Amino acid sequence: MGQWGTVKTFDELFAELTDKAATRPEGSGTVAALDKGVHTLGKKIIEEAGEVWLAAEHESSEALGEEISQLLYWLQVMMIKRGLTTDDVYKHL
Ligand SMILES: N=c1c2ncn([C@@H]3O[C@H](COP(=O)(O)OP(=O)(O)OP(=O)(O)O)[C@@H](O)[C@H]3O)c2ncn1[C@@H]1O[C@H](COP(=O)(O)O)[C@@H](O)[C@H]1O
Repeated sequence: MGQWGTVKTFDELFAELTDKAATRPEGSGTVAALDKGVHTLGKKIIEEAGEVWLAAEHESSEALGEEISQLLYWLQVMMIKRGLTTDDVYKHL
């Protein structure tokens, strides 16, 4: 259980964000972030990646897990912004 209230998998979050991007519900931070564009999303990814690094060096496993979850979220927002699906990523794993 994370700060966002419910346990979910990478695929479940991706489906939720894809739906938000399509339906654009009022008050969605994801919709606002998508509207800011690739440049802003790229900076957010770099910021969160830095926080993952710092947490890995200096913080607890719990804190590291939270930072990693945020990085995964921002990577998903970038995927959706660029029109990628999870298959476009998974095929390279
Ligand atoms: N999992 C996430 C998630 N992880 C990270 N974030 C965002 O990333 C930011 C990271 O927090 P930081 O502390 O690093 O940054 P901050 O400086 O406090 O925040 P900002 O100044 O960037 O707003 C958070 O404030 C959120 O804006 C997320 N925003 C949303 N989700 C989930 O995405 C789904 C859709 O959310 P909405 O689009 O807001 O409805 C929901 O299931 C949410 O739980």
